[in-house]
Amino acid sequence: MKRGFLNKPNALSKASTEYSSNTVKSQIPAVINLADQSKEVGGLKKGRVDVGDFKAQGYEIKPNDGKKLDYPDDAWITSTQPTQKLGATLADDPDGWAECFISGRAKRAIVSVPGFPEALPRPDPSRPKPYKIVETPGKGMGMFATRDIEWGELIIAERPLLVIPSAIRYMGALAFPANFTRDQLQQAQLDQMEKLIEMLVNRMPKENQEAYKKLANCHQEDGSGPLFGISMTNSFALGDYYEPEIPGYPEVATRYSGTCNEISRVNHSCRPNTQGDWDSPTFSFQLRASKPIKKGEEITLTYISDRVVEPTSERQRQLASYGFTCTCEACSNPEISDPRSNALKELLKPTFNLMMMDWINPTTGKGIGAPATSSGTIMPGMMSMGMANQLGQNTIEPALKGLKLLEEEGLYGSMEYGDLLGRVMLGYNVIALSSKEKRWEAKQWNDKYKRYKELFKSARNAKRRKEKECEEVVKKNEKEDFNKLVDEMKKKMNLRA
Ligand SMILES: C[S@@+](CC[C@H](N)C(=O)[O-])C[C@H]1O[C@@H](n2cnc3c(N)ncnc32)[C@H](O)[C@@H]1O
Repeated sequence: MKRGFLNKPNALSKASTEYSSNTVKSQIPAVINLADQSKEVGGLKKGRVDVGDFKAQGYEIKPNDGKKLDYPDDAWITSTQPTQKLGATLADDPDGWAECFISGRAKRAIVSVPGFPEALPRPDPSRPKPYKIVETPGKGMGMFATRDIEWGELIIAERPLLVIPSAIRYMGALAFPANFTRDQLQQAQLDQMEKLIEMLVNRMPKENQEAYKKLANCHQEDGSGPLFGISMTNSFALGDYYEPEIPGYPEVATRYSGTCNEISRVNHSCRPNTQGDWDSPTFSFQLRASKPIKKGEEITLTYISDRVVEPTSERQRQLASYGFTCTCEACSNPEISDPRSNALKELLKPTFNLMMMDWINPTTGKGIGAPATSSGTIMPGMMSMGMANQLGQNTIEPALKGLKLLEEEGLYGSMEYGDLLGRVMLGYNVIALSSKEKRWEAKQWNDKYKRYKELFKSARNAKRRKEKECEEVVKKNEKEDFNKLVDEMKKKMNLRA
């Protein structure tokens, strides 16, 4: 923890008037990663910590120039996205907008997305609205289907009310009393965060202010103020606009989080019936049905999308900070679900066969290269069709087992489902190269994969772009490594490199 900055008694008051004029430069990272820590197992410390005379500073509300973009990358600014004229009402833009606290870098990233700000996609107007938000016994409010909803159907697209960084990075520019303990420092940061959100909420139209304040708050006993508590309870990570990692602080989150009016009412299930993601051109979260949903059924999301295949105890640990115990089908039947989760974790590991498949030339089916094997090294072009076939079979079999388990668990919209579908598709594609009879099967799996990807069609964001870039880098590195390997082998064999 860097504490040198704590010795600057005037920094807080100076900085606090500058936030709204867009000029705060944050050179020192957040001391405590509050927003993320709140989600960690155990969460924030219980109860308010005494901080003596310390008082969080208020922020002046000043109108910003919505068109201004030439901020330093790490200046922290308040910004309405998409930009609205001063005093705009919801009638001016029925799609709504978010009050954001973002870096100069993030503002440029938001507005530079091609098409931004696209209008929100509207669910089919010829059909009745597919959901309502009502009280759910034991869960507070929840979202329910008002009619049957088809697989892949868009249920709702919604711009957030509030967007803030998932970790409190800007607070490095503030000063807190130098003699504060870690707990006091955390409390002071919570108080300061509350003030910041208060300023953002005050900028919202009345209807949005009311909607925000009515949202659930499961952080009523950990010293966080009511507005920040609401953000921690209800926010989802925006799959875009990442801040760079801070050297020396790899644990500080680089994402932004958004709190919505309606999507934030969707309760969690470890076996959800929707897939939600962020869409940058429309600046909205979008929720699609990942299973057919019957009229009257509760519409659910997972709050732990990267953990759905963990065993029950681990999932419950991850959910602890939300203050409820999940009673979904998997959590209610761990004796059935956990063995499936354990088997799935094994089947999802990257396999040697899969790695080898990546080296197969998709048009010839021959190896374009391969990593060293225990029995030697395969040279380019040396992989026979028979061998490619075998690799295909070896990949398909475990992936099909995994898919069956995921289907038994009802995890059709999960990332894991896409991963295994992709493996089966790849396996069949390779086999189809040498077997005409298998082409039909390969096509079926290609279609299934395409259909799965449809679920993510609203996810036009940097996360997806990054995934693609990563795949390309991995492929390039693999090729470079392979070329080096071939050079070495040629040298050893006294051939010209
Ligand atoms: C994002 S809010 C969801 C909407 C909330 N139920 C409401 O009344 O607005 C998250 C909070 O909802 C409740 N919740 C969500 N999923 C739940 C579940 N499966 N069982 C019980 N409570 C749940 C918890 O209190 C959690 O902190």
